[in-house]
Amino acid sequence: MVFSGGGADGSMLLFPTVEPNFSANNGIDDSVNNLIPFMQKHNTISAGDLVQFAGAVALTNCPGAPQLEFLAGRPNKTIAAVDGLIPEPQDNVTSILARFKDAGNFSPSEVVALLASHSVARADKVDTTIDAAPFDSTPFTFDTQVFLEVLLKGTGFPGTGNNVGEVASPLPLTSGTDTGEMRLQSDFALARDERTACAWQSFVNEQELMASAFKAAMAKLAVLGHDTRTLINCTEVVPPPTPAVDKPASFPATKSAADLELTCKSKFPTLTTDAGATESLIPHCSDGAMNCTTVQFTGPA
Ligand code: HEM
Repeated sequence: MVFSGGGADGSMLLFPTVEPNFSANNGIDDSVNNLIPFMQKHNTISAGDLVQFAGAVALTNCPGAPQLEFLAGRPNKTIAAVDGLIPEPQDNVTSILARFKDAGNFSPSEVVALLASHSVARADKVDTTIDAAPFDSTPFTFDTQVFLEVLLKGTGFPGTGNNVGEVASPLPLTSGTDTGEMRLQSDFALARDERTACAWQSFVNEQELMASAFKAAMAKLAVLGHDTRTLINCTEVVPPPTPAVDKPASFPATKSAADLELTCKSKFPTLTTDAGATESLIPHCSDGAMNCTTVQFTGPA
């Protein structure tokens, strides 16, 4: 078989004018451009190691995140990945699960665990009329709100409707740079599909379970395509993460158990509703402000 790239090889940094242009990757241009200067400055570190190290370190800024395992030693010898390998938000559950199975023998529950990442994620490219649309109401905190909020009935869109891969979210209120919550069609479907709904629901208000399942699944994802016997465990260089915010999962103001769309029959936790007679805005900045400086290098991607 002809080697066609793929795996955790950092090839998006080595081919920054190729891979970020694949439609499934169009949100990674800012990360690619920000990492390239580090790669050039520390040119004994491979692209694959840099991507994993940067992700593990970045995540430690998010309260509640686990300390990810970091193994070093991925070689730089690779080619650009072919297009079509990365799932897109408009893909159905069957094809998403099949792709993860094929790529790394991930189980449906492990795919759900990986989506804890969407607790600290925002979209720029699904709806290009809005900037940094968060997937839950606490995008700077690695908490279980994303698993709760994706289960709530959708009511509207933070920007325009009819975007490919987006469905209505329960918290679409947008004001200025405070962009309302965006819901990916793939998250919506995985939260309700019989193959994944119970795993999805099991993380609601289960911070430690979610963090440990994410950590375990990330350890698999980070070494795809490598023989771990050739890698060196350097986890000790990953700083200890910011501790979790001591707040149970809760329904955002105006929402309650009546808004849940549950397919899994397991008992759902009893949660309180945040105070407020109207839907709250989701702050654009981690300090709650609407304006904050961000570091963004220009680059080839
Ligand atoms: C079911 C498969 C998945 C789909 C369809 C999907 C889709 C997306 C989309 C469409 C965005 C927004 C990109 C943009 O518009 O800027 C996004 C953001 C993000 N996703 Fe996923 N994703 C999936 C799985 C994952 C996994 C497995 C991880 C990591 C373990 C992950 C981590 C992230 C992060 C960190 C962001 C935010 C990026 C940023 O803020 O620039 N996603 N995802």
